[in-house]
Amino acid sequence: MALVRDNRFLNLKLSLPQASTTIFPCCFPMAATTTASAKVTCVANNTVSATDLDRINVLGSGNSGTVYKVTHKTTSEIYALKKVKEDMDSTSRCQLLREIEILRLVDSPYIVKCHDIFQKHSGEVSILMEYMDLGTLESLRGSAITEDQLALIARQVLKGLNYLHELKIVHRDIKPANLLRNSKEEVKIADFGVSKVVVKSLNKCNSFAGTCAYMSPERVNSEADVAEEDKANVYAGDIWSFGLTMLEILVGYFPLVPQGQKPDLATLICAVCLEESPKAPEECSEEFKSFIDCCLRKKPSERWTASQLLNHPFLLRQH
Ligand SMILES: Nc1ncnc2c1ncn2[C@@H]1O[C@H](COP(=O)(O)OP(=O)(O)OP(=O)(O)O)[C@@H](O)[C@H]1O
Repeated sequence: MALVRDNRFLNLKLSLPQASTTIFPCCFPMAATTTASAKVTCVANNTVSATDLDRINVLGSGNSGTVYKVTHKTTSEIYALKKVKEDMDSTSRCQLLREIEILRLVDSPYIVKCHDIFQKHSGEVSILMEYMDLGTLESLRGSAITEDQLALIARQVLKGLNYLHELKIVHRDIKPANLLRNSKEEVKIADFGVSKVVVKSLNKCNSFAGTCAYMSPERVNSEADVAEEDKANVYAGDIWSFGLTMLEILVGYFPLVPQGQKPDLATLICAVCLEESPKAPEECSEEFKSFIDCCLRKKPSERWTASQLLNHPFLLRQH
């Protein structure tokens, strides 16, 4: 069984950094295809520079850095600015480069838009993103959400996943904390720190990166005797994580361990690899039960794809 090398359960808090000083031209230009829509235009068609932004407050911290709510001094437009930690080890630096590579590739209404990337002389990197005013889907856990409301969310996340998978990108860290929403009822996928563009070595995508709790059986136990067709189906890992996320939001607790219990690693590994997949509660609609079943099939090749799920009766029913 794969060894646990992951530390993403840690929630490192960083102290407020000093105000930024010199900024030199960005070393991470956005892709030509995305530039037109992704660059922030303000006065006289200039793009936003880091010195044009005022910090309002901290929105949250993750392993890779701290995210601030910022406002543009002239236009008063609000953005989220992720200031990446400076003292990164080589793994985190690698993740940052990968995240930037992916941000340059993507442009979809279902993915949090990256407007620009700044780098200072010191090497400090900041990512300017679209601001999602209602934060992550974590806040919906236990909020007595209805199936119809969940279907609206599920459809948008699946459209985002379908877009990524068509571009041969696996997200590898789908969970409530990486899905953001705003008051326009939009839900978007964020945080591409452990995502990967699939090139040739498909089964390498099953490496132990991401948040263990939401990992699919084939990723948790990557050394199991898995059929070639299942190894090649790297996108199915995102669908497992998506299914768990949807179920968690509806029932209000993490579905792989009994309600109220904190998931420790051993319990999680047993639950994912040895026990039956979690199911939607009996009182849910048949459509939702079937939807969850299609996402949480143990064999990756039997799990539905994002495009198939978009045509599942749970998402097609009249509201
Ligand atoms: N675009 C955004 N708009 C609004 N809030 C955001 C945005 N991006 C991030 N946040 C908030 O900042 C918090 C931290 O974001 P970040 O991406 O650093 O966290 P994370 O997902 O825990 O990261 P990591 O996976 O690198 O540990 C999020 O949990 C969210 O509350």
